[in-house]
Amino acid sequence: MANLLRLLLSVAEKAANVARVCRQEAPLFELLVQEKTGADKNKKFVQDFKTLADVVIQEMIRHDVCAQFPELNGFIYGEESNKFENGHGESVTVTVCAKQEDTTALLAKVLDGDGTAASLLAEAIHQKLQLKDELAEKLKLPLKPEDLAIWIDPIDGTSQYIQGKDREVSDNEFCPSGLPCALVLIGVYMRDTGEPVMGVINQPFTRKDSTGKRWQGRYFWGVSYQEINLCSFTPCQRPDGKTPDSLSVVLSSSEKQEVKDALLPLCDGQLTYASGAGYKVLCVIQGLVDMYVLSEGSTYKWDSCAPHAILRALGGGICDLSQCLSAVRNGNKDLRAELTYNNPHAGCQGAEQWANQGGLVAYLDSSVLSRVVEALADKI
Ligand SMILES: O=P(O)(O)O[C@H]1[C@H](O)[C@@H](O)[C@H](OP(=O)(O)O)[C@@H](OP(=O)(O)O)[C@H]1O
Ligand SMILES: [Mg+2]
Ligand SMILES: [Mg+2]
Repeated sequence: MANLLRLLLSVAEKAANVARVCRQEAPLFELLVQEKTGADKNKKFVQDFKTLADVVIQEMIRHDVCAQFPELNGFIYGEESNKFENGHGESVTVTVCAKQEDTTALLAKVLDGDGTAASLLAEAIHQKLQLKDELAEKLKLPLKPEDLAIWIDPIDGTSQYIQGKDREVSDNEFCPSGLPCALVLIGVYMRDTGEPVMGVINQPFTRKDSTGKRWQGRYFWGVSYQEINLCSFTPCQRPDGKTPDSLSVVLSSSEKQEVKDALLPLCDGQLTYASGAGYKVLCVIQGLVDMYVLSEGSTYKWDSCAPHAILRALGGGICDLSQCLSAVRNGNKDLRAELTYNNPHAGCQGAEQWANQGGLVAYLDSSVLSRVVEALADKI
């Protein structure tokens, strides 16, 4: 099943190319950033182009993965719905066709006949790309495609992607907002248990090339299954191997004041904020912060599955915050209420079925998890 990882790395890179093309090619960029004003207000294609970029990426990943692994057909889920209505009120289902010209024609229909934009997108979707990753090439995995399912967040941090604030990051640099916070997330989980086993994160906008005009990205992957725990990079280690007294915690800027108040004493009065749910988990993965805490159910399975698998490969995880708080309040020391990915919430509709309703805590070190949850259980 290492073939699946290799394929996901390639499709995530293609997804990053589509994301970059939408910002780099003028006909697409204009659609992406166009404001809904005046006469254009009712033109659906303008309003929906942001979503179209997301949908196109999701459908491309689904198409490429199913072509190689037909067993995954019907088991690849994503944030977006592929049904669109264009400016003439026609309903169009966005799919990737076998031939590039057919995809162009389909996209032109969604884009109200804008052939230039449609062919630029179709070209990026049908690009043949094979990414070579030395470690992934050597990997052997005892997983079967018929046991697996996939969550895709085609672009996490869409608001940062659209706003497009240029900001480059070096290898171990924290970035509170801007294009580097927009990520492609592909997470693989076990159909029967919902356990995340493989994650690919592609950051399409990391730094500019030597011309200063084109963006270059980078990627991270991790696999955690039975005794195999492997990732694409060397985890960051503290020089003395000890957890410091003062912790660093990253939060959403919309986090509740009482949560911030409860965490401040653990963090020496200093909290950190960043955009994008996936990017905040990536900060934990990279060891840039000790933990990501979110008290609201505002993330979804597609946000957390990929980075969760990578954290598990590093010995960490993502727990349901409300379950951890209940465990502490009931005197239970075992906090490991890890998120799972296979069960929708009963009685909920649409995206809410897949919300991480109890909030979450992403961690690398379980002793840090206990300290943070105990502090929160006392105060919120
Ligand atoms: O961009 P999409 O794929 O829709 O995913 C969003 C997540 O679902 C939200 O939870 C994130 O908001 P917070 O970072 O405030 O939790 C949100 O982060 P943002 O509000 O900083 O952009 C996104 O990560
Ligand atoms: Mg998201
Ligand atoms: Mg998204």
